[in-house]
Amino acid sequence: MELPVLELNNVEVLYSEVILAVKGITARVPKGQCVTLLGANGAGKSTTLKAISNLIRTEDGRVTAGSITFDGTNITGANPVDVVRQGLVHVMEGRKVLRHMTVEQNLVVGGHMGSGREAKERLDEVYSRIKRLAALRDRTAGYLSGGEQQLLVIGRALMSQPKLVMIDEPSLGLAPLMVEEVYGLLSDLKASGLTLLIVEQNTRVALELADYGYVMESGRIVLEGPSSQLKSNEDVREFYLGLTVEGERKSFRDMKHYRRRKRWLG
Ligand SMILES: Nc1ncnc2c1ncn2[C@@H]1O[C@H](COP(=O)(O)OP(=O)(O)OP(=O)(O)O)[C@@H](O)[C@H]1O
Repeated sequence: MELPVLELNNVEVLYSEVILAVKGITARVPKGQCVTLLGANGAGKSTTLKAISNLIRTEDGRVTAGSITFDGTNITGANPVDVVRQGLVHVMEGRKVLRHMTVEQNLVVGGHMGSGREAKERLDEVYSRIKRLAALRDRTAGYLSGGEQQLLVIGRALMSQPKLVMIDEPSLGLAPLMVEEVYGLLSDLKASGLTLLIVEQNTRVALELADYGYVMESGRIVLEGPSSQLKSNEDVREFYLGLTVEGERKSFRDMKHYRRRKRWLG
């Protein structure tokens, strides 16, 4: 089996010293693979990513138990800038582009590179991987479509030449064709050897790309397995793919679901 490049061992995360949002999770991301973290709103997926990058600091959160190891180094509570330097980049939810700057300025600023030769080389590499960004280089980021902004924040992450990229809800609010384009890019990046950890509510699309998935509920991992197994798991099909055995769609608030969910957690 591939060595894990990222490992979480019994990680607990607390906000404001009172809100326990992640309650002891253990997970691993093997080198070169794509792992997805699934689950409903509020399950603790974003909190988990923020705990890994330690951007959770900015929200008065911290890891109170367990450990996070990246590439053989314990990064629990590390300075977020050092985490990026080590090769782990976090693309936050909500496509936080610098709206008044051009695409190219966003890439350069995001790469913390200044404007030297190295920055130029990295820019060229990003443009060759994401052709659409090359065509948009002089456009103002705030006027791009949601999908283009998503490509931009992924491009910006690539500027620091990461080993692992964590992406929070890349498909959120995008039209189906754009979801396809963004996931096409992620698939290319994976094929080129990049390790990915993706948080998604769009279970179907995430399980198509991912090798392995974890399902979170109320701060805990309630289910995990290879994507192929999760896709055929009855609970996943019902809750997250919206399918029953007969293939008919069901409401999330369905009583039967509720009972099953309680069983799942119990
Ligand atoms: N800054 C914060 N301060 C306090 N509590 C928070 C904060 N951010 C999130 N939480 C709480 O932590 C829990 C997990 O939230 P989190 O955002 O990680 O869930 P999620 O699975 O990523 O859902 P979503 O898809 O809505 O982002 C929720 O109960 C949420 O209310």
